[in-house]
Parts: sequence; C-alpha cells; structure tokens
Amino acid sequence: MITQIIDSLNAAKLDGTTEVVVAPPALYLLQVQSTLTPPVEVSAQNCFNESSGAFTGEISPNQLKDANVHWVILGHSERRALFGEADKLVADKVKAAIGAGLRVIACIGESLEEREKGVTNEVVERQMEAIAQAVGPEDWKHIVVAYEPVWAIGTGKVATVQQAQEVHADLRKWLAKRVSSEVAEQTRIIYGGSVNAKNSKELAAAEDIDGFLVGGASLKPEFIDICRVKESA
Ligand SMILES: O=C(CO)COP(=O)(O)O
Repeated sequence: MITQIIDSLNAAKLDGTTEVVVAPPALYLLQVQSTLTPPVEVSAQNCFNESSGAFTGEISPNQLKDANVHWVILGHSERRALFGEADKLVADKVKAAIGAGLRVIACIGESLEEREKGVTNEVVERQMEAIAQAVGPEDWKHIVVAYEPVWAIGTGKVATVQQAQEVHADLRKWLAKRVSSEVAEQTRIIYGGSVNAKNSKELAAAEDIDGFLVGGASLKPEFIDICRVKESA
C-alpha cells in the first residue's frame, strides 16, 4: 500500500511548491522519503510535551527530529477525546514541538453536540487561545491550523463549503485580533473531515481554506487529485 502511494506521488510529478505531508502508518516511509521527487515531508501523529526525562513510552519531539520527521500533528480530536488531552496539554506540546524544530499541524474542532448548541466558534477560539498563550507571535510561522469538525472525521459527512468557510474566516479574524494581521494572513488554515477528490474541488475554492488534512482518501489513488486541487482552484 505505501509503495503504491509513493509510486503514484512520484508518477504525479508534483511540483516543488506542492507540499504533501504524509502521516506514515509505518516507519517505512522514513527510509524512502529521500528517494521521492520532490521529497515528501513525513509527519508524526503525536509527540510528548517534554524533551527529556522519565516518561516511559512517550516520544519526545527531539526524537522525532532525530528520526528526520519534519512535522507533527497535535490535538487531533481522537487524542483529545480518547486520551483526555486538554487544551493546555495540546498547547504545551505545540510549544515543545516548535522548540525542537518541528512544524506543527494543530487540530481544532467542535463536536456535533457543540455545533448543534451553536457554540462552534467559542470552542475553536478556546482551543486557539490555549495555543496563543503557549507560543509567541513569531512561532505561528511553524504552525498550520487544521479545522476538523469532529462529526466529519471518518464519517463520510463532510462540512459544507459554507460551514467550513465560516469557521476558517472566523479563525483568521480571531488570529488578526489576538496575534497580528500578518500572522492572520500568513497562517495556513486547512480543513479535515471526509475530504475526497470530489468535495475537495468545492472546498478548495473557498477563500479561507488553504489545504486539507486527509485521512481515508489518502490511502486511495484519488489522493493525488486532492494534492493537486489547489493548482486548479
Ligand atoms: O483527521 C482525519 C484523519 O485523522 C480525517 O480523516 P478522514 O479524512 O478519513 O475523515
């Protein structure tokens, strides 16, 4: 499976400006990443918030860096819901990862219950505020924000373009007010949750959607179309 993905990424001849971050199901990708053109950057799906110490079983951001991993996904809803990661812990992890020289995909998003209660913006702003308290304004250049409504992850139920664009626009406004207009303009805000080749075309056309965090569809040939969608948007 991984070999097929790598072959299709190579066959697609993505140009050097197209960034593809792959969260590997196996460390195998680490061994082959240098053979890809352009090189694919590998991302871990979690790390710890301390760089050293007795924390048996945890992976420090420095260990990821040593293993030639470039990115780390933090605050994924499964980490928050199943492993009890609170906003503060996620924010501390973001800080530690950046300190180790990693770039971070920071996930935020509301549950179905929260959306139905009409508190979506409140929830994502609270999650962002924790990160803003942990990092300095200059750190945001190492952060990509991934808006992932929990109800859309792996469910086949994608947010409408309007629902996603509304939250992305709110996040950009929030960044302008809380951090700076420069950070608001430069921070990439990507969408995740049941993205596929078809819906990615519509979502990519929205002003504030800068890319995607892809789960299920990244294991299918259509992943290449999603990688290229911004080129034609
Ligand atoms: O966040 C995601 C994977 O962890 C998104 O997954 P899906 O694209 O399968 O919904």
